[in-house]
Amino acid sequence: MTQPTLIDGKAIAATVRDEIGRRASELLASTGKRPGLAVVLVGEDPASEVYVRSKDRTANELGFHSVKHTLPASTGESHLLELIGTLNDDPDIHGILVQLPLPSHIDESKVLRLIKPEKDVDGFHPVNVGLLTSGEKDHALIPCTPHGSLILLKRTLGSDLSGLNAVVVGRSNIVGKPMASLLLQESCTVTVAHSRTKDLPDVIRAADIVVAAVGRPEMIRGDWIKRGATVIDVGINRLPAPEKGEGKTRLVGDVAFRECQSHVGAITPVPGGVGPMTIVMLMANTLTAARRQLGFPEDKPIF
Ligand SMILES: Nc1nc2c(c(=O)[nH]1)N[C@@H](CN(C=O)c1ccc(C(=O)N[C@@H](CCC(=O)O)C(=O)O)cc1)CN2
Repeated sequence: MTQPTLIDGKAIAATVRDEIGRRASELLASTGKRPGLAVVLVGEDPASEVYVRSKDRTANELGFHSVKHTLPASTGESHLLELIGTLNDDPDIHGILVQLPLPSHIDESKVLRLIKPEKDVDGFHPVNVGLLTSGEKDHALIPCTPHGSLILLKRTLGSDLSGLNAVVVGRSNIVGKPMASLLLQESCTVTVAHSRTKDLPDVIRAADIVVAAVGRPEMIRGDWIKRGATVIDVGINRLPAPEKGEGKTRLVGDVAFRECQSHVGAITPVPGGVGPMTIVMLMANTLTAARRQLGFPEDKPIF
């Protein structure tokens, strides 16, 4: 039995991060400016707190100017919109990220639409969505998780993905839809599958590339995936793990990892696969946004 290639997201993220650090130093030397990132967290969701801390820490480690706004869950929508307005006008802030999900009394799309497109380092503003889907991704800011997933695919399969059958399972605005757009622009034949898809196992069996982003623990079984396929598991699901001790949990993806090991070509682990790329691509977007706002756009996208 040959073992599949384990796609090491941590190691690949570290190489991307080194490149960002080098380019941020160049920017500082030529403009005297650091990329500036503002991360906004509303509420006390423990997972969101971890992600926001990690974003702030990574930005600081790269020498960025990083500001964290932590607001209580009771924050009114108008207060949040006011804060976005202030950050939009702050010349030292080049990137704004509002951690999702927001509390249910706040209209998420209203908040995301208020962020200036050039500061929208999550790539969720309709202007950036439009640029990506209309084939102008070099002028867009691209959502971090799908962009990171594409880098993992290219580092694994090489830069030419054309003609490959890709199945994206999940149609969220954060992952599924932008991932499908990116793969289409790589000339893959793309299918977006979702909860209403008929014969899902057979649809997935046709894929050379499977991107799983459904948010359901181990829903995609090993025998749904064809021999030699490449699997990108975006799912991060926390399950109880009493075997580790009382109250302990373990993380699993959307794919039954162990069932894949006998026959897939390559697969991302959870944790340590896509997750680390999400954080580092946020830093890449912040650097890109800063360069554009400071009048130093790259000739071609950094990543
Ligand atoms: N505004 C946004 N909100 C959310 C996004 C996003 O891209 N923008 N994505 C997710 C959460 N997320 C980043 O915000 C994120 C998720 C997971 C990881 C990560 O590194 N995961 C680790 C495991 C960490 C753990 O132990 O929990 C891994 O997979 O190795 C980073 C970022 C929803 N919200």
